[in-house]
Amino acid sequence: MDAYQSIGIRRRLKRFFRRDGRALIFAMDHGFEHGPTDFEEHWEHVNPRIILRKVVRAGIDGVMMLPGLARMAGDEVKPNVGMMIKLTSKTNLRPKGDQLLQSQLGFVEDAVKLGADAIAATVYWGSPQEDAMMRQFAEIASYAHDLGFPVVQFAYPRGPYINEKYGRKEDYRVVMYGARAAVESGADMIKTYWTGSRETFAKVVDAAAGIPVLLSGGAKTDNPVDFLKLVWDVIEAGGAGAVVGRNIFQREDPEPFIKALLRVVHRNEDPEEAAKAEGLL
Ligand SMILES: O=C(COP(=O)(O)O)[C@@H](O)[C@H](O)[C@H](O)COP(=O)(O)O
Repeated sequence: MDAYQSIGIRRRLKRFFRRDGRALIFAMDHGFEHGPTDFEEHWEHVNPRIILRKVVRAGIDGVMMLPGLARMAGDEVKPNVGMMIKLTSKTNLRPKGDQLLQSQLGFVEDAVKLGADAIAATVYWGSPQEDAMMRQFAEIASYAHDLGFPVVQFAYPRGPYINEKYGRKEDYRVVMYGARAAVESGADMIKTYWTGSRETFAKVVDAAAGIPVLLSGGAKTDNPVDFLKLVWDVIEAGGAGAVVGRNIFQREDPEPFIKALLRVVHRNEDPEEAAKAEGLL
């Protein structure tokens, strides 16, 4: 049984990672987690079919969605693109005191039926509701692993004590702690924050002890090259790639931008050269 499970996990991870061990994944849970206003800059991208068609055409390695969008538009995700379905979330509408908790909005069986290659869930390490999120992650991971599915943890340290102790959640010691907690709780892939420098991000990668660490994209940069440089730093630090939402769907023409990102992630191309090659400069 164990051998079957681990072969399943390894095979499915390969649907995201190329032979270089790196991946560029498109994130589209913002309509739920941030609200549809995130799409207002390029409103046509609120339609999952339109933006998914563009990212798949550009050569993205994987996509991440909540179950509802996968049900509606998952057939846009071609078989050579990994599909990650995230089973926890929260809206920005809930009261402030509950913002440090993600709730389960789908089940492992749903994700499997939708054709997922990996199952994702968030843990806000340091949250007053950390205990509930740990249990939720453990339940999801245990069942997904039983079925041979890899589990991705969005390891986001967030909580009042962090701010008191370290000042800011982006302090590398905090991000590194979250990544290590993700590993020790059974994650097969980790998505986390940038720490501000290659040297500190390399420590996060070390703490993950071989479990791939991907950058969580963040707000759109006005200059596309600035984001390419950030992803370049992640790769140089030993990161395994990036999970990117706004920097893709908030651009008018995401395709050349994705192609430039792929050059940086998979060909180690200099960000300016990659941008020039794709006509961004
Ligand atoms: O993790 C999320 C939210 O994080 P947040 O609470 O905004 O820090 C997701 O909604 C996104 O998938 C993730 O942030 C990646 O998308 P971008 O940050 O690149 O838009």
